Amino acid sequence: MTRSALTTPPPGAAPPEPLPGGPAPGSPLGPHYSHCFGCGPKQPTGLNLTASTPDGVTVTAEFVVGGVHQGAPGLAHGGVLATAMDEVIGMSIWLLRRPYVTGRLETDYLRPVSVGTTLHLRAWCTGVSGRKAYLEAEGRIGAPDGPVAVRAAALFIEVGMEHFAEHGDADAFLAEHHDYEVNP
Ligand SMILES: CCCCCCCC/C=C\CCCCCCCC(=O)SCCNC(=O)CCNC(=O)[C@H](O)C(C)(C)COP(=O)(O)OP(=O)(O)OC[C@H]1O[C@@H](n2cnc3c(N)ncnc32)[C@H](O)[C@@H]1OP(=O)(O)O
Repeated sequence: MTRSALTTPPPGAAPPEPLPGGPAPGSPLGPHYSHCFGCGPKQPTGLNLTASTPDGVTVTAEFVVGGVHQGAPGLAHGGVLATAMDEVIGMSIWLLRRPYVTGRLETDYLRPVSVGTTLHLRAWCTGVSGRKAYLEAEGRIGAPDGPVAVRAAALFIEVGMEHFAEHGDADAFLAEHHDYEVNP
């Protein structure tokens, strides 16, 4: 991954251990919002990712690339693949147990991804420093150990829950409010 200094954890920023009360290894990680373009089950034109954590510190998900995700004929759009990276990384909020938003997302495209491919996604945190969480992700073709098609590195910034109520749809927020101090 050719990550920049902005997405590289500073010295001393250790990756998190599984947090007490966090999702147990093997647990599914629910959507953070039902209409989310990445993970919302009520978003028919979205990616409909369903995620889980094998170990309490890593997120895994599968993304089936469909016709609605094309850029070039028969090939996934790069922006859609970046969305998949953003989403699988964003699912780490369940493991960090705090609300974060994407500050910076860097993506490497290594192989074209055909429509019909199942991309096996994986994300992990490389360090937390104050409000900043440094995360990486990859998407592999066809199998968890298949060829890597996409890699990403990201800087996520912790925000207060008021970020979503102030800048987004406060009613929708209240209807689906998540308390990050409890299990998802
Ligand atoms: C409606 C119902 C909802 C129900 C559920 C609610 C709970 C949901 C919970 C969780 C959802 C998770 C969703 C996952 C989905 C995938 C993730 C996304 O796509 S998120 C959307 C895209 N991202 C944004 O829209 C951010 C827009 N940007 C901002 O709002 C601000 O810029 C923000 C919050 C990121 C930072 O603003 P500041 O004013 O709070 O803080 P400052 O001082 O600017 O930054 C803090 C530190 O971070 C660095 N920083 C910030 N942005 C950076 C950047 N782009 N590159 C490098 N450094 C950056 C700064 O240099 C600063 O560093 P120094 O403390 O000085 O060392």
